[in-house]
Amino acid sequence: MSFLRAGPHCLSLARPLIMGIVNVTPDSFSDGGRLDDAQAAIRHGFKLQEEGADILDVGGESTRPGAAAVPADEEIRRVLPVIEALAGRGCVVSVDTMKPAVMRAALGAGAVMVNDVMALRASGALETVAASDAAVCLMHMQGEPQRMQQAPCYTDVVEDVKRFLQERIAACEAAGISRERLVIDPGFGFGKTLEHNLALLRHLNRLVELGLPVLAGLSRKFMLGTLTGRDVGAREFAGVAAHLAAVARGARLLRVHNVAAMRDALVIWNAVEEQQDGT
Ligand SMILES: Nc1nc2ncc(COP(=O)(O)OP(=O)(O)O)nc2c(=O)[nH]1
Repeated sequence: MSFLRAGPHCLSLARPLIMGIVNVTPDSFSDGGRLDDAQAAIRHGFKLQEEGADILDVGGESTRPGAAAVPADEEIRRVLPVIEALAGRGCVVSVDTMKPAVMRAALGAGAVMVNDVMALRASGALETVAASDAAVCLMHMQGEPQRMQQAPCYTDVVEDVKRFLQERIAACEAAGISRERLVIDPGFGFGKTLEHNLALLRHLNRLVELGLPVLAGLSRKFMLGTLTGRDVGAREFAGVAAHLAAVARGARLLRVHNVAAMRDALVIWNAVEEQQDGT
């Protein structure tokens, strides 16, 4: 798939796309409370856009392990003014939510993509996206945020995640959501041990074989801290390296907090890759 259709946008996938994270939450694992009012979040979104983000992913509920669930109306209160302001100025906006009610409100406010860590498994989620022209990211998660890290277990983590994503892709197609609107994501850190995460990264190409754009979200995650010994605020270099490892294995969307660093890394990566192709 060489492009992603997201509402009126047709995003080329000839080069990896950067998804900039705009968490409007008090408790996100790495930047919770930093953007605790709409104006700060809007300013941050425009800053990421200027730094090179292709998509801005606005979330109102933390999905970190053990996170408290947020009621739909509170999640909508957090994200809607931010989505309206960013989309209103032409930004390509994604909403990071599991709830159909939040999806509907966000799409009505100008979001053109749904980023769902539950892969549209909530009742009404498939229908909500099918009734729109939005793109959707289908992410794998074993369990749910409150308990997903207690005892992750798989027969073969790569094959198990691949099979899950195949099932969700089929469900989307059956609901009338075309493949050109679909993105898939192994869900690093969502019900996975360090070894599970490393296996998924090493063999990301086996998910790419499904023929859809793969999103990698490794930014500031616990696995980077475990490998480097760095605290959550000092994982930027590790995050760039991990995302380039994902790009080398076929990832085409990178969900990051530090857009400027990722953008510069991709400028070098693209210069080398394109030279290799002789283009
Ligand atoms: N598709 C996708 N969406 C995601 N949403 C949230 C997080 C967690 O990161 P963050 O948003 O920074 O933290 P929190 O969930 O605590 O707000 N990771 C992913 C991911 O890996 N893939």
